[in-house]
Amino acid sequence: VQKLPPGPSPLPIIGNIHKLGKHPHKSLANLAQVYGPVMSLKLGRITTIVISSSTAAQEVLQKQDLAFSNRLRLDAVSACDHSDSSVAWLPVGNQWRVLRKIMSSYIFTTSKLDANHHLRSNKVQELVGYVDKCGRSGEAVDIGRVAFQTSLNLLSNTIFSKDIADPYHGTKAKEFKDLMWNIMLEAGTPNLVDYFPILRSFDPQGIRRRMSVHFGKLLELFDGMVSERLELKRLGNSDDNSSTDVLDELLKLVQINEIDIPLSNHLFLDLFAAGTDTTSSTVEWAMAEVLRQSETVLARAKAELNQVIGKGKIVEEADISKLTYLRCIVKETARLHPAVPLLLPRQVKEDVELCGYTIPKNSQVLVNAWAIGRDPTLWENPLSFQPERFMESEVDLYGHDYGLIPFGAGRRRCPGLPLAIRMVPVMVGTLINCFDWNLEGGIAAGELDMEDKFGITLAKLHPLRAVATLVVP
Ligand code: HEM
Repeated sequence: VQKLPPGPSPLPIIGNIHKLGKHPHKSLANLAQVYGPVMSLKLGRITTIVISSSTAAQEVLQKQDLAFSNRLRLDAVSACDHSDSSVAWLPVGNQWRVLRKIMSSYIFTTSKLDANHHLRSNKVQELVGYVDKCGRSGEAVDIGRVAFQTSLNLLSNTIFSKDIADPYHGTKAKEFKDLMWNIMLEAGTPNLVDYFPILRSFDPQGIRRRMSVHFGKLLELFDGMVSERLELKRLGNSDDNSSTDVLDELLKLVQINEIDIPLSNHLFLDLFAAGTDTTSSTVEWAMAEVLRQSETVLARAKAELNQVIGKGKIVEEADISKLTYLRCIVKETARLHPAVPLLLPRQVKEDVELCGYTIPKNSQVLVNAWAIGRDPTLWENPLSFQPERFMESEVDLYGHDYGLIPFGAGRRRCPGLPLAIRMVPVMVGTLINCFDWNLEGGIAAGELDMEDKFGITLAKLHPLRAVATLVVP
């Protein structure tokens, strides 16, 4: 007999959509208190299973990984046929496997990232220059914004060895940032088509239509980058710098016929869409938490940085392994503010047995990483920001511990993790070590508001703004 997990009773047509509200990660966590860690809802036509405990998450992400590894494709990402070539949205199959292999063996390995770290380190220097300039004129910086711009250029230098645009000035930069921003906005807006697939051809909110314009512009920009490189290579003019970047690696793979699927610019679209906002929102949350606890966490972080790399210096990627407390700050931030609170939606292709229930074919499966990170049965004082809790612990961010899964786990785990865990501590450590900070408007540290705003990524509702004073080495 089929036994669906328990859940709230659905209303006609809309089902339980009205239960989601503005903060679905929180509403679903509250519902799980009533219905349990494996719960079912009806979102329009879509049966949705929500996982809210580490034990159930381990079942889904590890023990029965294969059955739960397909994606429910959001309609927005089918714009420009993106989901047909996107590693993030393809079902598990040959094309997805090859793309994952390219990432794990040729892009995000330790040796490749070590070989191109120089492409990133002067972007961090530029960040310091920009923040210093604002500080000198007494102007507060929007930390999420500068982190977003820095993440964008860290990525674009890793991939193309060049800035996609001057990160802090000029209209081009703003245009690109707005583009990425609009993509996040459209992808994060609840779309009726995802709940009522019959509406697909109508695209009633115009989400897919607008997304096609945004994706189109980015794909064109990437085309330009690739053509420029091919031309430089043809003329024998490509410089040494670019010989370690991602584009170069991909062109080599194509040249030696190493891959049996067509490679396209959709891969770049995936990397930028998945890698910028996630990284920068984690940096913003980390800084908000650190500045809020100035007496304790900030002082300890500064002391460690001072001792290990020296006061006022930027953090290099090679320093991270020596900065234990900084790494604990990043883990604690990811526990309380996972950038993708419900991971990306999974889907089951067949009926699956899970924890004594039957998950019907084609159900959407959401894993509430946000709720699991705050589970009082797993974490002592779960709501308090205490990096110390990780000092003596083996828990890491790789998805080995199902109580802490900000990057997901199993075969669909975030492939960009090795780069993310370089970029985030480098930015956070540098902002802490190179500056003293005062919250804008004289807000006392303890009064900083920490409200969030749900989208595909979890942003801070009120941007963190603070005035920086350069620390002289
Ligand atoms: C703090 C930063 C980041 C966080 C918290 C994060 C988190 C995630 C999560 C939760 C998923 C879904 C995993 C699942 O379904 O189990 C994901 C997927 C993905 N991430 Fe990240 N990510 C980050 C940075 C990056 C970066 C820097 C890149 C690449 C440049 C990247 C590329 C991807 C891709 C391509 C996927 C799709 C993988 C697939 O579906 O097979 N991410 N990420």
